[in-house]
Amino acid sequence: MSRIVRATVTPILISDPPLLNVLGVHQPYTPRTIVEIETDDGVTGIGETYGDTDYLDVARKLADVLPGRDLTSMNGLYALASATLTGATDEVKEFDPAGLRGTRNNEKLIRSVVSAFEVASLDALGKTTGLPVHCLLGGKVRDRVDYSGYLFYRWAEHPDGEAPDDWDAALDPDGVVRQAQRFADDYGFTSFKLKGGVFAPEEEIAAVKALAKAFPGYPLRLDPNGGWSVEASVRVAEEVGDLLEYMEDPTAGVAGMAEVRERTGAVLATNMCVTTFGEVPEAFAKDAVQVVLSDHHYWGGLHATRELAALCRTYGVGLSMHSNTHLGISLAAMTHVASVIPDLSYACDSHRPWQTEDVITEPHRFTGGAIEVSDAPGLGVELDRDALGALHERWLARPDMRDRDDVAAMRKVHPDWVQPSLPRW
Ligand SMILES: O=C([O-])[C@@H](O)[C@@H](O)[C@H](O)[C@@H](O)C(=O)[O-]
Ligand SMILES: [Mg+2]
Repeated sequence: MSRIVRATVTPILISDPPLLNVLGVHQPYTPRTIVEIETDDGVTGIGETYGDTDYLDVARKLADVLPGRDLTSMNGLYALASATLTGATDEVKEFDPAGLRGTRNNEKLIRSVVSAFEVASLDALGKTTGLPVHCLLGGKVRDRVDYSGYLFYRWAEHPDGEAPDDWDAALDPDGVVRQAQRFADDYGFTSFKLKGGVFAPEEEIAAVKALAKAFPGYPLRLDPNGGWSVEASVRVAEEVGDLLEYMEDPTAGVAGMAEVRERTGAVLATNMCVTTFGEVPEAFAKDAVQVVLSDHHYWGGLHATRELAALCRTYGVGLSMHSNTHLGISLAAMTHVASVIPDLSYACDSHRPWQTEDVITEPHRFTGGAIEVSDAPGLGVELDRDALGALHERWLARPDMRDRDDVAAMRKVHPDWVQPSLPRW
């Protein structure tokens, strides 16, 4: 049995474009945490998760107590991580990511941290046994995992010119269609999700209609992160419901989602009102959600994602996959777990095409809108130590960017901006 001899946590800051959402805009740099687990066989496994201070604190404490434990003792990670969480973490800053990812609680925080250690353990175990992670999860049922092109309203550049990329602004239906065309040309995506809640629903309805015209028959999704009232959601469903594969979190909360469902019959997906196991019973009982967007980070890892899949299957609820800003380690983990869930029948979300940097030596390539499932041992990716070092240096140099804050970033352009309360429309 392999034993863990060292667990290392490295905070980094990665470039991020000025992507707009219902609460504000992305900062030029966003934090991620990279986890390495070394075993007494001389093998190292890697994992990745959120990097904001709350996550980093728990990750560092969990790393300290891992040496000496069996590599396979992954089911004990949650209890270990919980025991490290001593201080209160419910101080809510002005930018509250709960507005994008649902309830903010310790369970989700701990699960998000645990996920990176579980993935790193699976990677190390795979390298030790010569098996790819999908084999450790029971074996893949598909060789390629489909992703949807994740469209954002965006500015061409950040106000101070930091972290530039080569994308144009997209602030109207034409800009959104141009962005989708580039995604289709460069990555082969055959379905699109538009991050909404940025402009009044009528403008976003026009963007969906423009996409449907430019890409006939492509599955489309619109996600305002709970930014609409029930009435606005019903209006959107009536206008473009038949063009959408699903509406994602049109309105915040189970009661509102259930009402939209009842009044429109629209298929509703969520990564906001069902984000922990405890939120499942009420939402399913009220038919508030027809598709759950799993996210192995905040559901607690790859095994937990399979548990969620079993629950969804039991209740006849669909499963798709949510994404936040992430790098190639997480993309590899997402692809392995998606490959082993038979009824994950929707294309997954991924922010990865927006990132210009990575910490793996050979970043993935999307072809035909999909990522090939790796059969190499472990995750099938290698850490690029130079890149990790450089991005960690940036983290050291930029304490102002160590916590995601879409409200502060928006205030640089609109000095009076405060976090909008939901519903915004
Ligand atoms: O990155 C963003 O702006 C997204 O809005 C993200 O934070 C959400 O969690 C996510 O993409 C979603 O599907 O809601
Ligand atoms: Mg969403």
